[in-house]
Amino acid sequence: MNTILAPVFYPPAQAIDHAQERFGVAPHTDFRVLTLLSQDSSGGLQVRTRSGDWIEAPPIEGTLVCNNGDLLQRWSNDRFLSTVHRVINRTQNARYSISVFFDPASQTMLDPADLGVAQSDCKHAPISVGKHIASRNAKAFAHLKGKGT
Ligand SMILES: O=C(O)CCC(=O)C(=O)O
Ligand SMILES: [Fe+2]
Repeated sequence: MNTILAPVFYPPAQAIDHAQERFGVAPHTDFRVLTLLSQDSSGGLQVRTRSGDWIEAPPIEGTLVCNNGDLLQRWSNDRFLSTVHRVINRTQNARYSISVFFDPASQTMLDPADLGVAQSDCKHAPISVGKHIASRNAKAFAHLKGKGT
């Protein structure tokens, strides 16, 4: 099993952020199987519903947010959809969150047939966790290619 801990700092909102609808984190889905997220009391996390509306996922003391990731969607044959979400810090204070991303070891093959889906109904070919993550990283960071960092 791989776990990644990602603390995120969101600076206090500036007037220009409001004017230009600047996100702290732009709309995305998480790449892996599951994410557990602890957010502070600032708010600002929003989730996109299936009908395309953005709804708040307000902080509730003593709870964690659980996001389905792309690997869970693929593995479950699209039964558990990965959640599109974004963050806009609208407060004058810094916002902090900590995400923990979970996925099986890189060489693990994920196949919807593992979860009882008939071979003929599988919408996704088996894929290794490592290959899936590498391809999602390549897409997400394509704009940095050749910048030599
Ligand atoms: O800060 C948050 O509430 C969410 C962060 C997030 O979506 C992520 O790290 O993938
Ligand atoms: Fe996320």
